[in-house]
This record gives sequence, structure tokens and C-alpha cells, in this order.
Amino acid sequence: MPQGGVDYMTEAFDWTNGLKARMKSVFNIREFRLCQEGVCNANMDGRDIICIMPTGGGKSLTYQLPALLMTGCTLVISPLISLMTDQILHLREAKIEAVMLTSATRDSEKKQTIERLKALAERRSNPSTGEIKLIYVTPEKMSKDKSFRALLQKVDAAKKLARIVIDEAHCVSQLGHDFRKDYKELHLLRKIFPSVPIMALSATCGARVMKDLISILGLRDTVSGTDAPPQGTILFTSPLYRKNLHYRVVPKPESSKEHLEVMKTYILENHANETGIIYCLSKKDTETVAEQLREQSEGRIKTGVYHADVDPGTKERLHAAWREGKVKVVCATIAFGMGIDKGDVRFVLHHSKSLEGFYQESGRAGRDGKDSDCILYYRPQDASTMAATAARDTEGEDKLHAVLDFAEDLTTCRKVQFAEYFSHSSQLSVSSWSTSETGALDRCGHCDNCTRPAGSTENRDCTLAAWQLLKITQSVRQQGGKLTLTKLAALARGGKGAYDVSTKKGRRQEKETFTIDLDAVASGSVDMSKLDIEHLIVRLMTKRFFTEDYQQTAYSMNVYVAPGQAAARLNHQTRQTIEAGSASVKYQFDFIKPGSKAKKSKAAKPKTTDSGQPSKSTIPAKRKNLTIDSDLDDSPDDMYDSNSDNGGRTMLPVPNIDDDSDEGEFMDWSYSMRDDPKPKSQPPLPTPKKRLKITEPQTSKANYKTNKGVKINIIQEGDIEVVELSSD
Ligand SMILES: Nc1ncnc2c1ncn2[C@@H]1O[C@H](COP(=O)(O)OP(=O)(O)OP(=O)(O)O)[C@@H](O)[C@H]1O
Repeated sequence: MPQGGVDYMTEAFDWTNGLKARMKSVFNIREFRLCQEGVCNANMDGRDIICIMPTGGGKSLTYQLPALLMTGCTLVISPLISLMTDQILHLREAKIEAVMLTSATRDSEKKQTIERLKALAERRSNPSTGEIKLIYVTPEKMSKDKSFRALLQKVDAAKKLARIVIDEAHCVSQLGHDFRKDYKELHLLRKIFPSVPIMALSATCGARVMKDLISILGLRDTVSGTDAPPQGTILFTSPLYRKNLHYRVVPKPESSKEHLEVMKTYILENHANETGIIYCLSKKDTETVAEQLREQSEGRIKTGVYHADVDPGTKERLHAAWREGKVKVVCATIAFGMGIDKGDVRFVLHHSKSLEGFYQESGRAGRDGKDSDCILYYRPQDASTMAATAARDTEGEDKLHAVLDFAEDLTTCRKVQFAEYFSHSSQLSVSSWSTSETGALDRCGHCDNCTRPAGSTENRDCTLAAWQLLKITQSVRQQGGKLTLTKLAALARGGKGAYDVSTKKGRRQEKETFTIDLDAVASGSVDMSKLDIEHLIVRLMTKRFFTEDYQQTAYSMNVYVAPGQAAARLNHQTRQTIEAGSASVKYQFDFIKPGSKAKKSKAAKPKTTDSGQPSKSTIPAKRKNLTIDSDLDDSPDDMYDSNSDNGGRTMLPVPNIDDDSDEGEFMDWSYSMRDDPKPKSQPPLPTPKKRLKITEPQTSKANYKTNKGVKINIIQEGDIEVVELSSD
């Protein structure tokens, strides 16, 4: 074996020919890509390895292929049952002896696997089953099952444990965004298997997280894979940018009905009979979206549903149907997809969440290297729903502002935005986004912002509008009122100009309606469309001119707009100073010009070949023009019912905590894509037998009594939760 200064990327080794032959015969892959060859070589050489490759980059091959050539079995620790199931299906198709042990594994299979491991430990061979080459387990299994660990130690003592692979290894670190406590227990591995090489795999692992990971797993410091000394953990990294993925932010319609129509049209016109994933925000939404897309397309869109509550048998059948192309579009929560290996996913549709989520989920598209769309549906009102979710996360505000900045940005290349964001949030080097062809901060040339037609946006000075919005907000708050983003936008445009203030009179909650004199308060109404004002408020929020004011009620987290730290800079100005251009601050933003149309983005994409290389021809444009109409100004000013008894507030749903986790599956917040609930009443006290429809997605049913003696009975009526109030 070469000693010191080994170049795992380019040198030829004893195993090189065997490795390549197996790659072709078993995996049907002709060429290594990215750093795969180096990782396989370091793997064959028994080194500890950290490998950072983008989602869909081909990490699995780097341990599965060497596993076939090495003696004994490779243990893979992986967080998702769905991921393992998918891997096992693939491996078995390729006639590789692969097994998994999870809570979903049938008892008979578990027993058989344990027997086979015992046979390995005792060096007994069983010609009918063959030697296990890969065994997949969850981190929970490793941390909690002592007898399993003891059995693995016996396998190791028999020199039959070839390697330990930790997939999604960034979950080890509390500094990362996906920390899982069972991963932390993996520090045991080096202690109980001191001589078994460890390989840590991840798609997003910044410097801080990597340092933590090295220390927790007991690895040596990292060394380069192109000049590797005999000691040290070999670090391999690949560019995180995948040029066949075309990112776009698409305006989301007001109602979920219209949104479904938009998705249906998009799929039928651009990806008829192609494979895609729609990430929904709750388990219920996955079912609704799947059913309605199927119905509205008259069966042309073949949908399936995946979330943590779907039983294992149904999941398995869905996987099989998806792989066989009987199901084309999977409507899923985040429980689906991490590691799902289907090459021809042509589109992934998302709802506003986090940038990490958007990047990771997008990674499930285009694994075969061909052009694929990653679409984020967004409207400014989402900011309120997302803020309600972010309120529960310590880093929530930064993440919220990052995704809002991303969605509101009409000019910066999406690739550059990702590079800048991840270099700050995860300390991933900006250079991780450069490729052999383009630098990290070069524009990709094919995202929505790169293909936006010249002249379709305009940069407007919004200083006066910002000042007016501030004055309106301050005036309403001085009266004890609070405004949501939509209500502020509606008020600022004039119209009825009324808002409600709730006050407590003794034991009673009373509501008073105030009118606002915009001439007196803000020297006039804001001269912009309602949608543009909403966009402006979101942008002013991320610039801290406004801030989120949270109010938790029994049913929901309400988010209001309040003056932020930066507002002071504009507070003392007057309309005259701003109009004269002598204000000390200036707020300028880009807006879509009214009537502008988005370019046919597919036509503008550099067409990529199977290997992901750009080809000379361009793709014929088959998608319809998408009109981005900034002047959606047809909503009546009294849309926000000032006579409603809640002061016109939009009651934002408490995000459904859709604990969409299988054993070992990630959990995340999710919130409904159903229509924002109409303004509705707070329960008045105490009113005999009053029925009040609550449209926010409550998941639990309950019966309880308030300390005022009001009985609250929450019942389910079809899709809607009904709250019955009655007094004793
Ligand atoms: N060298 C290659 N050439 C062509 N296809 C490849 C190559 N290597 C892997 N693939 C294919 O790329 C797809 C993605 O691979 P894989 O699932 O290993 O990605 P991954 O890096 O593990 O992604 P994730 O982070 O999402 O788990 C698979 O379909 C795989 O067969």
C-alpha cells in the first residue's frame, strides 16, 4: 500500500479494475462522478472518511460499491426508514445481500437477520442466504439496543465488520439544523469498534458542524484526499451546485382552490406523465392535494400520498408503484424523500418554509442529471404563517428573514443566494458552490432571476410609502389596535379605513371600531397596489424597519406588524423632507412591472445531457407563459370585514405540529396550505350555546371548561373543527 501522500483521486490501485467492473455490472454506472472514485479508493484502503456531496450527488455508491469487494458486512446508520427501504429495494434488485433492522421490520425478518449476523460472527456460511454485505439500521437502534451492539462486536471480532457508514452525519451536531439526540450517542462507535473504519456522509455540513462531528465521532483531524498522509480522516467535498436544477419562485394564488388549479396546469403543461414530488405542509394536505389533482385532471395526474401515518405496507406499495411509474406525483410531507433514489424526478413543488428545506427537498429532483424544476410557491401573506412557526425556533427569525429575502428577491441569481446564505448559516465555504465551469458567485443563467426579461422589473423609491406605513401602524397601536400584514396593506390604500380594537371591560371583552384619517395620520394613502404594499411590508420586516409582534391565543399564534429597530431612523421625517429627497434614509426595492410576463424559463435553460453537461441545443419551450401580475388589485377594500367582531385580524393558525416522523424520521413543523382562515370571532364570554366555526387546522379534539365556567367542546365536522361554547 502506498505510504503518505496518496492521491486517492487519480492513482491506480490493486482494486481499481475490479471496482470499475463491479460498478458497471452491478450498478450499471459507467463513470464515477464528482469525488466518487477518490472516496471509493479511500474506502477500500480502510480510511476514516468524511464526504460532503450535494443531495443526489451519488454518495451511496461510495460505500455500496466498496462493500461488495470487501470481506464482511458494512453497517449503515441512516435516519429514515423510507430512505432505507428505498436503498434496500435497489440493492436487492441488483442482487446484493442487503438487510435492514428497524421498528418497521417484520419479526420473522428480524429473526432471520439476527441469525445471519450470528453466522457471520461464527464464520459459518449459509449457501441458501449468502453473506450479508450491507446492513441498514437507525441511530436509535444503535444507541438503544445493547444486545444488537454486542452481536456486532462479535461480528467485528470475527473480522467481518468491514466499515461503519453514518449517513446524514451532520445530525450528530447540536450546532447543525437537524440535530438528533440518538445521533449524538454514536460517539460509542469508536469506543466499541476501535479498529472499524468510519465514514460520515452529508450534503450540508459547514465548518462548525464538521469540527463538532469530528470530535463527537472520535475521528482524527481531516487531511486531503489528493495528498493523504497515513494518519487522518480523509475529507472529500464536491460542489454543492447542481446545474440541472432550475430554481424558481412562483407567485402563489390567494386561495388553495386556485393554487391547486395552478399546480394542475403547471404539471399537465410542463410535465405530463413525468415524475414529481409535491411537498405539502401537513399530512391532511397531502391527501387533499393528491385527491384533488387526480380528480381535477380526470386521472391524468397519477398521485400518491406519503406521510408518517401511512402504514408501512402502504408505504412499501407506494414506493414500488412510484418506481414502476404507476404513481407519478407523490404528495408528501418531509417524511418522504431524504435519500429517495429515483433518477427521473422532473419537478419538485414546495411551499414557503426554510431555505435549508427548499435546498434539500429540491435535491430530490434531477438525480439523473437531466433538467428539472424546483419551484417555491410564495405570496407575501405567507410571511405571517411562517413567522408563527418561526416563533418556536431559537434561530427562527434569522431563518424566516432569509427565506423571505430569497422569495422577495427579483434580481439575484438563486445559486448565488444559496452560496451566500449557506456560507453564513452553515459556514459552508462559498467555494463549495463553484464548479469546474463557473465560480460560486457567477450567475447560473437559468433560474427565474437570471431569465427574467430585461425591463420586467422596476426599482422604486419606497421611502415615502415606508414612512406612511409606519405612521399608520403607530397611530393604530396608539389606540390599542394591532394590524396584521394584510390589514395594514388594506388600510394603507384607503377605502373604508376602519379597524377594531378589543378592550376588556371588567370580565367582558369589548370591541370598538375606529376609523383612520389617512390624510391626518400619513398625509394620504399609499399609492401602490395592495399586493405591492404586502411585498413592501415583508421587505421592510427583513430590514427590521418593522418587526413581528406575536400574540398567542388558545387557538392560534397571531402575528402583527409593529415598528422595528430601524423605524426610528424614519420616524422624525416629514412627507416634505422625504419628497425633497433630504431624508436620511432611503428604501428602494424592485417590483414586477404591472403586466410583465415571466420569460419561458425552460427555453432559457442550458440543456443538460445525461451526465449533467450543458449541450449545445436548447430545450424547446413547451411551457406556457406564466403571468406575474403585480397589479392583482381587484380585491375590494372591504375584504377585511371591519364589522367582524375580531377587529379585522387574520387569525393565523397555530402551525400544525405534524409530528411526521417514523421511528428515526426527522420531525419538522408543518402548517396547512389550506386557505388562510377567514377572520373569526374570539369566543365571547359567556354566551349560551353559541356555535363558532374555527377553520384553522386543529388536530386534537377536546372538551374543557374555562375558569369563567364556559364549556368548550371541540368537535370535528368533516374538514372543519367546530367549537361549541356553552355556559353552565
Ligand atoms: N457516477 C454516476 N453516474 C450516474 N449516475 C450516478 C452515479 N453515481 C450515482 N448515480 C445515481 O445518482 C442518483 C443519486 O445517488 P444517491 O442516492 O447516492 O445520492 P445521494 O448523494 O446519496 O443523495 P442524498 O443526499 O439525497 O441521499 C442515483 O440514482 C444513483 O444511481
